Amino acid sequence: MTGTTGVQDGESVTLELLKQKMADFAKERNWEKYHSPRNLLLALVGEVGELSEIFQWKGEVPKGLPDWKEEEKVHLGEELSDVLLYLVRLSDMCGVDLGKAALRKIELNAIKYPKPSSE
Ligand SMILES: Nc1ccn([C@H]2C[C@H](O)[C@@H](COP(=O)(O)OP(=O)(O)OP(=O)(O)O)O2)c(=O)n1
Repeated sequence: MTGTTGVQDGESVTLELLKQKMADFAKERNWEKYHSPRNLLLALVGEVGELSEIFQWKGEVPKGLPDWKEEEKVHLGEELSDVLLYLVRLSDMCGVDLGKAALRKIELNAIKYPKPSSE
């Protein structure tokens, strides 16, 4: 086990696990009434704003963020997670299977934007 995540070292974290953990989190606090699609969408947009603040005024940053302090990367991970968790919960509350929808969208993208033909 790793820390408090309940996930074994090397084990993938699935959307299904995140969905279940968010459902448990809301149920245990009697917060299901707050997790309506509209509320979750607004919360998601708010977290996207917090994520944007991290990059605001920094100019372009190189991939991998080599110059960032560890605490800045931890903060980034937290904001990315908030966005993901609200997205997963919003999808669940809308009855959308996010994993399957995303795979289908990748297929649609590939049809819309075909690979360049090899010369
Ligand atoms: N009604 C709520 C409130 C919070 N959360 C969960 C999902 C997010 O991962 C996280 C968001 O918590 P905060 O609203 O406290 O936001 P931050 O963690 O970003 O804190 P802050 O805005 O103080 O930086 O908690 C939730 O599921 N439902």
